[in-house]
Amino acid sequence: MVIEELYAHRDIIQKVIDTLSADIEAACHTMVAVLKDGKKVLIAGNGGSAADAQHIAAELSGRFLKERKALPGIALTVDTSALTAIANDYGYNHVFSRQVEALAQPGDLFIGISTSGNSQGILNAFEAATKIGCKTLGLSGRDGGKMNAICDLNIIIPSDVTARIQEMHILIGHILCKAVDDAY
Ligand SMILES: O=C(CO)[C@@H](O)[C@H](O)[C@H](O)[C@H](O)COP(=O)(O)O
Ligand SMILES: [Zn+2]
Repeated sequence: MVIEELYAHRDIIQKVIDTLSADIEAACHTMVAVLKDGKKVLIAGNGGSAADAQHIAAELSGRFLKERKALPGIALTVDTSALTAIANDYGYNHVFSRQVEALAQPGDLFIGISTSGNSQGILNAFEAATKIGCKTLGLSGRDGGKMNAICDLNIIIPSDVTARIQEMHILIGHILCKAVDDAY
């Protein structure tokens, strides 16, 4: 089992190298341009993807590989008072979109992470971010789901296995952070 899982991970990385390098490059350019423009990055996801959102945001406000200035990365998954109040008062599907409405400015980047591409809370957040004039980046999998229709760029990991998709999402998150490091 262990070797099979490792091989499955290796196979999906190879597919990402073969099919998604240009998309990842484009996402790197967008992220760097947004930050250089003095704007911020907002990130959201559910479950394991919430952990990815926090992980990527923390590499921006803290640091990734090198010493550089603190950069504005905010995960919308961490404020339990906001999350519980919004879920309680408006419904769970609004927990991210309501925070986007509160925090996002035109020119910010919203990154939504959903392995299915169909999380309603993430879709609502994309809609809110688009209305405000944010740039939008999706990290998804399977067939990209409804995120295809709503993001500026939807990076679709070519796999139906949630774990493999998530593994590639955090790899891409680290590549985005490396691009930011290189630009500062
Ligand atoms: O981490 C995992 C599975 O590996 C789970 O917590 C997973 O993230 C959750 O089931 C999510 O609710 C899945 O949602 P999504 O990726 O389809 O938007
Ligand atoms: Zn997981």
